[in-house]
Amino acid sequence: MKVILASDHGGVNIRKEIASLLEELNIQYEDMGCDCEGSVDYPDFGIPAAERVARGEFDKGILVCGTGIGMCISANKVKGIRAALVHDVFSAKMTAEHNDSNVLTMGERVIGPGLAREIAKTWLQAEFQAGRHANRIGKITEYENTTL
Ligand SMILES: O=C(CO)[C@H](O)[C@H](O)[C@H](O)COP(=O)(O)O
Repeated sequence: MKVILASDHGGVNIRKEIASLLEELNIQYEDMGCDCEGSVDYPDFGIPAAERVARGEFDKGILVCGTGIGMCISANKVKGIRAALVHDVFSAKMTAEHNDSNVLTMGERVIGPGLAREIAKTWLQAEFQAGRHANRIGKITEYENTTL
């Protein structure tokens, strides 16, 4: 598995925590930054990272900002991305098993590094259950492929 990481200035610490988790789990990853002390704009990091998942360069992405919301909205604008904003371990498992989410977003101003680590580990290790869930995702993809 290959994972891409990115954050804005509001998510640097959790992003680094997740990088150390990936090293511990022996999961290959690339960290796209930001390497910022000042303020940056989350779409400048979230959209390129999500595009790299959508293109198949990475299997999954983990994006962090202050709330996780900006990253989630940005990533979900990229075709093929199912980004989930998660702040609890149960939802981390459910979104992997039911939604086949390919991007996880979290907010560093909402949860601490320990919980973020547990959420990421749970999400990375859970498996999509397919079946009825695949039908539902198929409907989302079908809609995504229609032009308005
Ligand atoms: O997009 C967000 C909120 O939905 C992120 O939490 C950003 O990190 C946040 O908006 C940044 O806020 P700041 O006041 O510019 O640090």
